[in-house]
Amino acid sequence: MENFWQACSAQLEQELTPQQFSAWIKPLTPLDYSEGKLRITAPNRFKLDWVKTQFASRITELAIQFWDDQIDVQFILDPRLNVARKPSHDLPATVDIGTSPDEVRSPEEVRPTTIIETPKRDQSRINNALTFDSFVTGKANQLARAAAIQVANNPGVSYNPLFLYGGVGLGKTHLIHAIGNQILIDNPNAKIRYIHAEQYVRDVVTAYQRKGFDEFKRYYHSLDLLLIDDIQFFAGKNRTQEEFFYAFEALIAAKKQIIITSDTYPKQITGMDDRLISRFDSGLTVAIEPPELEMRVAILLKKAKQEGVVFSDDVAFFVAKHLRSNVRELEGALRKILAYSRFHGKDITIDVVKEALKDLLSVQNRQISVENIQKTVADFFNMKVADMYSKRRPANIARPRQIAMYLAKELTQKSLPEIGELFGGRDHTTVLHAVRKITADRSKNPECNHELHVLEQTLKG
Ligand SMILES: Nc1ncnc2c1ncn2[C@@H]1O[C@H](COP(=O)(O)OP(=O)(O)OP(=O)(O)O)[C@@H](O)[C@H]1O
Repeated sequence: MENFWQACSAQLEQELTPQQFSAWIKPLTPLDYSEGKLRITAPNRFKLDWVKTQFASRITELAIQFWDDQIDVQFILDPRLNVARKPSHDLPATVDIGTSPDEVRSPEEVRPTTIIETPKRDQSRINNALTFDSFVTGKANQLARAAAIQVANNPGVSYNPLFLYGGVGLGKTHLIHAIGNQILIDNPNAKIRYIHAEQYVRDVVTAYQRKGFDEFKRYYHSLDLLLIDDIQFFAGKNRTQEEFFYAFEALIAAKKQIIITSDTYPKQITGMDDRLISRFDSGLTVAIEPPELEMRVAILLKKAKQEGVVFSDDVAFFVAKHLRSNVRELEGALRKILAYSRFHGKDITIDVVKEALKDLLSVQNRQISVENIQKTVADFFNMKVADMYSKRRPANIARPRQIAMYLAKELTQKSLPEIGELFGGRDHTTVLHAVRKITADRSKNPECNHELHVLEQTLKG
């Protein structure tokens, strides 16, 4: 058991950030192992719950690899440690603010009262690893990046608010931290705050409970830069929206910069007050799209290099061709590949990648089939699936069919003739025409782009 824990800890140390490792893995202790059952203790309920949701499956995976057998890994509270500790130790160690919901939050994130302090770099919650330099640019995000740089160079002047939207894991959070970092370099005394919308809602609730709205307002209204992530979480939260409205008006009037991200464009956010929606759209609204193949390859090569590993182009292309949805998924795949190759002492080849990612690849292959695309597109446009194969050509059928062909080319490995065959035996030139037409429409027409974006997100689950 001790040997396993040593190997497992060493492995997780490679895969996680130092902060994550010391906050969540270091405090764990293996308790006992017998008959395929391994028990690991955590020092408090908070860590226990977090480890169970975030790391249990990876630790189980490593245990199965280590013993080459089915292992039941159980996480339990260590009663001895629990009694010995004072309650304040129940909070996690201080770590960088998460760049995604997957990442750990600092203790202040759990205790909203501490926000009322001078926000120098620490209090700004800006993650200094997320910079423009570490952000890979491609067609999918070049507009958003250009806007972000413009805002970082002229905060409060050029585009206010800057509203960035796009699907999960596409780099919205990264980009807004990059703006924060840039502004802090130019002006280290700038009063900056990055906050996830869920945390803002919790802060409003705390202010409400403590009758502390004056303090809350004083703090938010005095910022130079407010970065608010995933604003769709405000949906249906009227008091939060009202408070945010006041903060918004105060900051814009004082020419202080506001940057907002969301999973969709302003008018599409449901449960949001109209006056807020119209204000979101009053500066510049830019989309971040899912990365195209070349960009996915560039991201993989860059991130592998950051890990000190050289990926061959073949391997990077293989991974990028199979994992198309978002950058977070690419990062996860890269971590798995590195862990697998280190654990088994194997070089990174396409075969090793196939083995390391076999679960992920089989899910991808299962999810995105041409049939699945035809059904999803037909449902979306409220038409019969049979019309995907029929010879009928009215515009209300022909266009969704072209969209389905385009998605089949984008999201599956099928060739043009194979796709034509699956669309009622059409010629490959018909498919090519559809792909070109929808590609052109997408680049010119934001509504078309949005429809496709929604369909892609639906198909990728
Ligand atoms: N263009 C990029 N170059 C380098 N890394 C990127 C890029 N885009 C995203 N990432 C990385 O991918 C991960 C996910 O990105 P991020 O958290 O910014 O996504 P998001 O759009 O905010 O997603 P969500 O809506 O789920 O919060 C992060 O680790 C981020 O650094």
